[in-house]
Amino acid sequence: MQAKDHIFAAPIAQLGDFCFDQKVAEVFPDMIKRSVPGYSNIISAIGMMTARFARPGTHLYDLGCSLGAATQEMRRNLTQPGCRIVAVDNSSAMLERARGHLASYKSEVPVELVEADICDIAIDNASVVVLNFTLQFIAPERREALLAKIHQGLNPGGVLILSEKFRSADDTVNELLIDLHHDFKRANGYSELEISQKRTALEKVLRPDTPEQHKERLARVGFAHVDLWFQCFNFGSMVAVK
Ligand SMILES: Nc1ncnc2c1ncn2[C@@H]1O[C@H](C[S@+](CC[C@H]([NH3+])C(=O)[O-])CC(=O)[O-])[C@@H](O)[C@H]1O
Ligand SMILES: O=C(O)C(=O)Cc1ccccc1
Repeated sequence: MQAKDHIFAAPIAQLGDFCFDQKVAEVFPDMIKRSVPGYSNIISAIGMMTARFARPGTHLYDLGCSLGAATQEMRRNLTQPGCRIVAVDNSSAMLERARGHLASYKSEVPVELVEADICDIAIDNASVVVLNFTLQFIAPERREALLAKIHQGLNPGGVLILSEKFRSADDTVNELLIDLHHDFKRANGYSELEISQKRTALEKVLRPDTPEQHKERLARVGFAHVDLWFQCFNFGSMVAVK
């Protein structure tokens, strides 16, 4: 049984910034499925890209792994020998649960769970790096240095899969995509109060860039091949190959 997300269901007098605490970790699979259009398709595609891009004896990184959904899909699709998956998150509540989830599946692939800020860890000998809805929570001024570090740690031909909530450069389209996202949430049973309180809590902590900003920055740090491979409303995923 999966716990249902009611975090923003009742009025909250002092609405603070959204954070990945124990309450969020408990309901996270339900929250992300009902809040992020295309999430399960993106997770499947991360598995497919892992099968294509993983190389023997290399490292695969899941940065901002939450409960390890992408890690598990990478592990399931990894056939190359001598690889290790490094899954990183700075929320101890998330990481604790990720450990439990991953232990419930049988696998030969070693997974190292690291509690750290993804801006502080070393990345080396990488064939696959996943940032699945994590870069959006990093302070905007730290994003380019993080992507440069990822590019440096990837082997030639290695891939970065970058999924994000986007802002559209066109204000009218931006509003339309946000409205459609809210329709998606309503269709998944969220109330107007839940939608508006979460929106306020996310305002300062989730700062979306436009797809153009992402593409330009990925090119600037040195990625040779960059494009959007999926988009649904204001959520999407990019692929960048070194
Ligand atoms: N600086 C940081 N360092 C490490 N972790 C961080 C940092 N900032 C935020 N996080 C972590 O990034 C994750 C973002 S959720 C990722 C979903 C997952 N990838 C999935 O495929 O299910 C996306 C969402 O909730 O929209 C949370 O677990 C944070 O603790
Ligand atoms: O719910 C939203 O509006 C989002 O942007 C997605 C999300 C999903 C889970 C935690 C934080 C944000």
